[in-house]
Amino acid sequence: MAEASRIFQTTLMPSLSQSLSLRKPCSLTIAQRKTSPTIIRCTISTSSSDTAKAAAAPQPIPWGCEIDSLENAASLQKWLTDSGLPPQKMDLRKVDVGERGLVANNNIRKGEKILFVPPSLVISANSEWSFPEAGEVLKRYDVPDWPLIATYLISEASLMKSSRWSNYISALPRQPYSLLYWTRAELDRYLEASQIRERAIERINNVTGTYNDLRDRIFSKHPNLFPEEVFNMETFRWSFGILFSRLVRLPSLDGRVALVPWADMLNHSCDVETFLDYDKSSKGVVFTTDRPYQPGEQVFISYGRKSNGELLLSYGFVPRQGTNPRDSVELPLSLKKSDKCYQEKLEALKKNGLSASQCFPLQVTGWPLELMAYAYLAVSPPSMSGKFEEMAAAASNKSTTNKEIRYPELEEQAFQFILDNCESSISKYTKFLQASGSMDLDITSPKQLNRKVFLKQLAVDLCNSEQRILFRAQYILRRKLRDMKKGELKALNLFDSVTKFFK
Ligand SMILES: C[S@@+](CC[C@H](N)C(=O)[O-])C[C@H]1O[C@@H](n2cnc3c(N)ncnc32)[C@H](O)[C@@H]1O
Repeated sequence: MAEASRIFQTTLMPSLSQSLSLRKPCSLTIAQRKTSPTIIRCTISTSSSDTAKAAAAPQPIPWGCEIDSLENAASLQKWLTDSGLPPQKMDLRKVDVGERGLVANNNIRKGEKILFVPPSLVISANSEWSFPEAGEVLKRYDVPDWPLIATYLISEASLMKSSRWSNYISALPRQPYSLLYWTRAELDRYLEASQIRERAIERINNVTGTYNDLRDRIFSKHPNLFPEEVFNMETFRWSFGILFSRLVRLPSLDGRVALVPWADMLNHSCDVETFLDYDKSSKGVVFTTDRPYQPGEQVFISYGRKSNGELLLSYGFVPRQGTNPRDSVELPLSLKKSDKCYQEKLEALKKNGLSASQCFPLQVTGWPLELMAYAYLAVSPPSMSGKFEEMAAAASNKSTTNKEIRYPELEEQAFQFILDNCESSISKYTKFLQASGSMDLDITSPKQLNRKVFLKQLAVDLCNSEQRILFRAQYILRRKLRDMKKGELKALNLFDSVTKFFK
């Protein structure tokens, strides 16, 4: 659980587009939980041996709707209004970006506060359970907010019309778009070149670990409250998919996380610098527009300063090439096993919480000081062993001075080291992009084809954007190295003429 909760610290978490929503609801049986209103049980089986099968082929969830439909939008809007949502300057519509979104129905000024979703319409760790016994048990076990809200959502969803959140849950996507819904084979095939593949595997393992932990520690001991037909790997994949793509961190409420119906219909734009938060004066969740909107225009917020890979990971979409100023790519660097000082360097790295292989983010605008420090360490000769500790600390951002460390005598080698690593990453992307043209010819069913074409397109978009950053870094590094070599040549020529002069 501790391992799982590490990843659940992300803010608003997202998902993707059409062709993933290919599933029909699974067959249902009606059962009764002791003292509960009618509960609908999903017949998906997730005994531990079935978990692996379920991970390979996600099963349908019996609630929610298709994200590309406005099926439940009108009842959501009506229920929100009846439940205290004040009149809005936006309507829920079909949109070009994000499938459904909020569209201005009035002129909206720049700097205007909008939304005002009251706390009674917000789902948080403190929300009242329709089935209070289940909530009390989780609280007794001190379940952290993320898994608690995930379980709450499943519990409320399974109660269908008996839950007060029924209109909200019916309007949630039946299959949220996120890498949680990619199979291992799809991740390996489409994201081979990108480090996002590792992040997705880690996240899937965390979700699986969290579910297994809850099942073993709590659900199995209270089968009446948490029947496996309802609380299983498949329903947890769904609820975590919803949380990754919709949960909001509210800085004014000490960073507490919450699902905010209505606000979570806002799509992301990389151009926008405005975030959701709780407003103490109006006592509601709001955001302040950073631009004016005219009636008919889609209104956007920012899901945070995330790279394209992070947006794909949580929200299942990749912004158009070149439109995300926060875009970055993880560059993997490693110590060479053949390095005479491999062990000493590794020790220094370990002391600072790093390992022999580390990833650092490259942006179009440059790279972090930590990356340069790691490169110095990787190329430094045995004679500089006294500096290994300082370099490792700077690479881990634990350096006490926090100042840029510089070793002019190692600079050229360090740049060459970064360049070599960039070029090796570039070639992985090139290989994938070239191969992507001929992929997927082995598909028999049209449904499968839609899904594969869609996932492949996302992967191609991500790889193009990540490779573009690497190309930029390659260009800068080559120029730097050329200038350094020219400088060295000049110095050498100068030295030559000075020696000649003294002859
Ligand atoms: C918080 S929800 C926003 C509402 C969502 N469009 C819906 O219909 O439920 C986040 C999801 O919206 C979609 N989305 C948001 N911003 C997007 C964008 N700029 N491009 C494509 N899809 C986007 C993604 O599917 C994402 O997982």
